[in-house]
Amino acid sequence: MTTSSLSTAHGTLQKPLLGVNIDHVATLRQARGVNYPSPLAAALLCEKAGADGITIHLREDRRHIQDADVYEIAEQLTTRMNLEIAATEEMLKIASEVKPYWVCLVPEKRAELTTEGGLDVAGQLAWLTDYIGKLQAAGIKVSLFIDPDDKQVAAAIECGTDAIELHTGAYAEAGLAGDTGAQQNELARIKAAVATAQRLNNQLLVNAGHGLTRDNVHAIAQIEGIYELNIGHALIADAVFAGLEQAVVMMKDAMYKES
Ligand SMILES: CC(=O)[C@@H](O)[C@H](O)COP(=O)(O)O
Ligand SMILES: NCC(=O)COP(=O)(O)O
Repeated sequence: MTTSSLSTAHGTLQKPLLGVNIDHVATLRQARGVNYPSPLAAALLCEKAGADGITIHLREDRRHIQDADVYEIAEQLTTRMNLEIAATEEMLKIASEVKPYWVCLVPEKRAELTTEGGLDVAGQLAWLTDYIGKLQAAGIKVSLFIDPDDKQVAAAIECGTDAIELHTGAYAEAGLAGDTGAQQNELARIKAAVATAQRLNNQLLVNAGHGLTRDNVHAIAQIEGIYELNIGHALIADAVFAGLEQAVVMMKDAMYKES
C-alpha cells in the first residue's frame, strides 16, 4: 500500500475508503418476497465492521433495493449513503426527498444482469449538467459512474460533477477469464483515467468499483488518487461463507432448545 497521501475536499487520505454495496442482501429477500434479510440491518452491521459508507442502487425495475429501504436506511446511517440511480425524473424526486450524501448516476438497461458499462456523459452533456445542478441545489454531492476513458472523464468534469466512479468491470472480467494481458491493459486504463482526472481537476474525487473481489482488489487499492472503492457482490458472497458455519449451529440450537 502506498503511504503517500491524497488531499481532497474531504481531508487527507492515506488509503482508499470502502463503501459497501448491500444490493444483494435485498436480492436474497426479493427472491422469496419475504421481509428478511434486512438491508437496513446489513447496512448497520457493515458500518459497525468499519465500512466507510453504504451504497445502494435503486433500480427502475426495483429488482433488489425498494423505495422503503432507501428511506429507512437514510434515516439510520451514521456514515454516508451513496445512492445509485439512473438520471430520470422519478429518481430525481426520490433523491431530492431522501437527500443522501452522494448520488451516483449510473446507466441502466432493463434486461441487463448488472451495470454493463459507464454513463455516456459526453453524449448527454446538457441533460446531465442540468440534472447534476438540480441534485447539487438540493444539497447532494454527485458522482458519475463512467468507463475509464479520457473523453468521459473530461466530459464529467465539464458537467460540474463532484466525483467520478471508474467502472472496474472490464478489469474484473478479464481476471475471471484468466486473461492476464487484458487485465493489465484494463488496469493501465484505470490508472490513466485517474491521472487524467487529477490533471484536469485536482479537487475531483475519483472512486472505483464493480466486480471487485479479494483476488483482484489489491492492484486497484494501490492506485494513488483513488478516494473510495465501492464493493458489493463479492463481499456479500464472502459473507455467506464467513457466516455459514455459525448459521448451521444457530439453526440446530433453535431446533433442539429446551421448550
Ligand atoms: C453501478 C454498479 O456498478 C453497481 O451498483 C451495480 O449496479 C450493483 O447493482 P446490480 O448488481 O443490480 O447491477
Ligand atoms: N458501483 C459499484 C458497486 O457499488 C458495487 O459493484 P459490485 O461489487 O456489486 O459489482
